[in-house]
Amino acid sequence: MPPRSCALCHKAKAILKRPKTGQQICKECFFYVFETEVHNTITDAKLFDPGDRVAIGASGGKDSTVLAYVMKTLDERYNYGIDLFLLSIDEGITGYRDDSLETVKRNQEQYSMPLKILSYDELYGWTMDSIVQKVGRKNNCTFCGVFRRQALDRGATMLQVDHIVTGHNADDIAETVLMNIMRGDIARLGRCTLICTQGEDTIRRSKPFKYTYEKEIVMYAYFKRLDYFSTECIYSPDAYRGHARAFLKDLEAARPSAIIDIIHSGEAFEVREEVRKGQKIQRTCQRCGYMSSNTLCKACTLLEGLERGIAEAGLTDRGKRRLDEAGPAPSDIRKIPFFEMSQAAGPGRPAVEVDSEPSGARS
Ligand SMILES: Nc1ncnc2c1ncn2[C@@H]1O[C@H](COP(=O)(O)OP(=O)(O)OP(=O)(O)O)[C@@H](O)[C@H]1O
Repeated sequence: MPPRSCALCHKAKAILKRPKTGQQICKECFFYVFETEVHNTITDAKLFDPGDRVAIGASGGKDSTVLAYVMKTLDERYNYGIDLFLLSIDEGITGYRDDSLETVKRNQEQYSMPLKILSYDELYGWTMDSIVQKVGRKNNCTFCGVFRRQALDRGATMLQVDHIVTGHNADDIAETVLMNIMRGDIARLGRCTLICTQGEDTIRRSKPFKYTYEKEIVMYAYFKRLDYFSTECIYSPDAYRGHARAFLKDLEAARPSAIIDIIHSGEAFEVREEVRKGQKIQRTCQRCGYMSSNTLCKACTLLEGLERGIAEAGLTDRGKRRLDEAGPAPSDIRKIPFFEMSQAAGPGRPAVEVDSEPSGARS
């Protein structure tokens, strides 16, 4: 049989089948449709304004590496007029994050973007290695997720950016919709399909890969020969998410549009007024100033538990009771530095300290 020609340009030979649509297309058309779909997602949601300073949450993995490459490509092609930075959080996981950060440092040179690295150690006084030693492998993902979310906001404030983008892709979002339904977490279900979130006291955060399939991100990275780190975290993965992921993969195998369909279903959910009224109001943490729906934010509760040897304090009701029974926290307990949003981006702001500038790239 003669080689099939590309379903889009009808000229070149088709060398791949698009996981999202099943179309047989050539490499150049794949790059073009992949990038254009991300561009359309960005413009439909009006994610950026000219002059915006945007930090890419960079883990060195495939998603954020492709995101950095595509953001740079689109900014140049369509003149977004934005300033791009790489922001990496070093969770302190020996044999995993230290290696992936080496990849980010190379990306910083390859893409000519300044890089800021902020570690859990400097922010919380604990690395994930030391947390796992204390709490074991079972609940460590809770610590890591809560600490990372706050660390990204704090790193972004140090960089004085207007916006953080992350490499969360369509598969991640569909998984989260399923998980929130299975847990009955209506507050999160309402938020998890938003392309862009922003609280009063947080920096805009968005997901330009919201409709991008993970398999296509892997293909893009492969055909573009991008430099990324592909090892999984050495600590136990979030088991519940693992079930949602396995279920989603089965659905995708039977019907590839399942991923997008679940996202659209999530977008269409409406939370009834009486349910909305019962949800907690967002305020700020009394101890560190970060957004919180309780007196103390989750990170401060988790940190206090670690410091006082009651690690389950932020994990279970029983742990919380134990912490309450232990009495008020000693005044000299280790605290997370107070969080304040920096001045909005604009001329006349003080210079920002980054860890490294790409050689000879920016002034
Ligand atoms: N240590 C980190 N520093 C900065 N950003 C991070 C870090 N870890 C995760 N992120 C951001 O959150 C997104 C989703 O993270 P997740 O842990 O789900 O990783 P992932 O799906 O393996 O993504 P990636 O392939 O980019 O590592 C990443 O794409 C990245 O933008």
